Amino acid sequence: MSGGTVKLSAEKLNVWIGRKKILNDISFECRLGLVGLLGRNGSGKTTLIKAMLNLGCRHEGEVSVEMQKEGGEAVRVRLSGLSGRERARYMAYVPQELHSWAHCTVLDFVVMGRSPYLGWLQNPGKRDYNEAGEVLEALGISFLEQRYMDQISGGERKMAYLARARVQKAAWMLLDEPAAGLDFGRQHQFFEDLTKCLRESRTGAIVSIHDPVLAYTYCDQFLILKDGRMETMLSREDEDFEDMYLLQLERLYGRRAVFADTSEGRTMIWRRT
Ligand SMILES: Nc1ncnc2c1ncn2[C@@H]1O[C@H](COP(=O)(O)OP(=O)(O)OP(=O)(O)O)[C@@H](O)[C@H]1O
Repeated sequence: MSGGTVKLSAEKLNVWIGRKKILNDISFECRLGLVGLLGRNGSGKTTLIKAMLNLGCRHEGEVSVEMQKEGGEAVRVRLSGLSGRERARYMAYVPQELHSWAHCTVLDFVVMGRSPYLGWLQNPGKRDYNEAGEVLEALGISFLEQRYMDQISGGERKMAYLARARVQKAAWMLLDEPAAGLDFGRQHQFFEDLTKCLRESRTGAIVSIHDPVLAYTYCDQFLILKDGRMETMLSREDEDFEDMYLLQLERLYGRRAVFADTSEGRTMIWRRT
């Protein structure tokens, strides 16, 4: 996108699945960078991500992205009025549950991320394939290019989904438990690549994440959901951030953690109960 993204916000989002109300009055405003979405199982993280993408569930409220134009002027784009194709320029999605894609190479899958920029029934061209190839290379998975989506591992498929989201060049990425199922090295590689990509492209991402240590290590802001409501939003820049983070984790999970300074830097440690 030209210019830069500034903020992603939700205003009074209420979401239902069938007759059941899942999310209540969710409002927040995220700045650029990586935003961790935390909450216990069933607290509504996936539902929130899907509602923001207008996928399936009935909802009311507004989601908007604030963009900065080249001249510095800020413009707010309300996403509810946009078609799926237009919306895809503002938001890319990496789902929690991944489909396998028979007879589709990883490269052909990743290049689908260019669809919002192609004409009706227009096939991706050489430039689109080059971009897809570059992203695969940047993620260190070029070796998967000609493999089939249904013949690679779950973790490899997850990386392919991330590559597709990056090729989409949306203002924000919404990633539902992207690190689950990745090995220890790949998990950290994943977050290092993601934070570098966000910095370079001046875009943002929301990731739902269950590991509070991973979240503490890589996220700039933290959206905390509890029983379908926004419990709080924390920022690493808050003066009392560490104390508040520990307090929220204890409230959510009933477990105490501490921060400790080690020769490798500051780290978070769980006390075994
Ligand atoms: N298809 C559905 N029909 C009815 N209720 C549903 C459906 N999908 C989810 N729910 C309910 O909505 C609530 C929120 O679910 P959601 O998947 O958003 O939680 P989550 O925070 O992403 O959970 P997890 O961490 O386990 O992935 C839960 O109470 C869940 O049981």
